[in-house]
Amino acid sequence: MRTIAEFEAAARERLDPAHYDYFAGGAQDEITLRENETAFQKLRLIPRVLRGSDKRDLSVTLLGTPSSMPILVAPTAFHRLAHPDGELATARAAARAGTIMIVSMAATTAIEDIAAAAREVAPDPGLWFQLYLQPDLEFTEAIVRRAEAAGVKAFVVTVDSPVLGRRERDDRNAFHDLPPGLFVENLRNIGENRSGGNTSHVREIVMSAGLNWDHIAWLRSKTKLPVLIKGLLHAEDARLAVHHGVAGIVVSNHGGRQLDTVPATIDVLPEIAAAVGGALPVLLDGGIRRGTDVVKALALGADAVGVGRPVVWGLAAGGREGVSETLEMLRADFDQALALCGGRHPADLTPDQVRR
Ligand SMILES: Cc1cc2nc3c(=O)[nH]c(=O)nc-3n(C[C@H](O)[C@H](O)[C@H](O)COP(=O)(O)O)c2cc1C
Ligand SMILES: O=C(O)C(=O)c1ccccc1
Repeated sequence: MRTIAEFEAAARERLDPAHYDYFAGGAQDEITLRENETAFQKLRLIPRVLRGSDKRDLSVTLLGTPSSMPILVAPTAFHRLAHPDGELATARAAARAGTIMIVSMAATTAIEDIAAAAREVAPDPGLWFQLYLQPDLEFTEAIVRRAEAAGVKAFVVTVDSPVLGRRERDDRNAFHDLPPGLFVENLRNIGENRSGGNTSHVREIVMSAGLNWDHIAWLRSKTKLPVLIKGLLHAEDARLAVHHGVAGIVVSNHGGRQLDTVPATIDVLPEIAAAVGGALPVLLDGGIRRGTDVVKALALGADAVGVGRPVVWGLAAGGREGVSETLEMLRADFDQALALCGGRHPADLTPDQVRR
């Protein structure tokens, strides 16, 4: 396999069409979904010359978690729909690559098992945990405790989902439940008391439109781990994130799956990076498919990027090996683009190297 697009084609051949649609699809007319990729394609790079190095160092440290490259595994749900080994395969591949995996709260494998699998490969894997804060805070706290006990190093609160986006492909395919035997394992044991343990429904996770900054303060009071916010697009919200003591932000439109017609993340990154002014790490996800996309995001102010669908395609196409290949392909592609831009380290890239 040579490109992410080839991995996607291989994944598509293997997957149940309804499951492929779930992974690939976006909200409504999928305008944002497409724009995430085309916005990168519209940007032009201006390389610097005569200041490179034979050896690049791609490593970064994000909120205390070292990563061998500034390319992270974004949280995506239901990996066992993509491959029987599911999140275990993804976690082993991420640990082998030495990069951070943000485990989805909607994983089909328990966080304890994911952490154990990662530890088979690396002694101190970089696992972060994504949370949808549930209106029942006691219930949310129980999940936080489980994730902490499993050894995660940060929490990433997704804030772009006050309600779930309308994915018309899922409606068309009537994809609303996980197949028999698959469960949202991180809600299972705790959820039994609450809802009879039926955690195979795709919408079992409660999206809470009532969330506000006080809930973020509440979470910060409940954990010593860094708390990031994922899914903001407005510069004022980035300023508020700094004001409210959030540890980091992820500029994200949920891969075009929530509100359709929001801009591509790369197009709002400059104003958000300016609003934050280096006060905290800025991550970005959405549409990263090439090393040049990573270069553009870092040049415009991101400290690292996340990849969602590419990891799912690798997983569906080849399990753990497929995810490893995907991550190594992105690493090599980024390393080459960085070298061609005259950089030795991710931090060498600057906004003047990107042009519309
Ligand atoms: C199939 C799928 C499931 C996702 N599940 C979650 C999730 O459970 N939690 C979350 O915060 N984001 C979720 N996301 C959004 C991703 O974290 C990320 O923002 C997005 O995939 C980035 O875009 P990309 O797929 O173009 O890389 C999901 C995305 C996809 C494609
Ligand atoms: O599909 C998604 O994008 C997603 O974030 C999600 C939300 C709730 C349950 C499962 C997945």
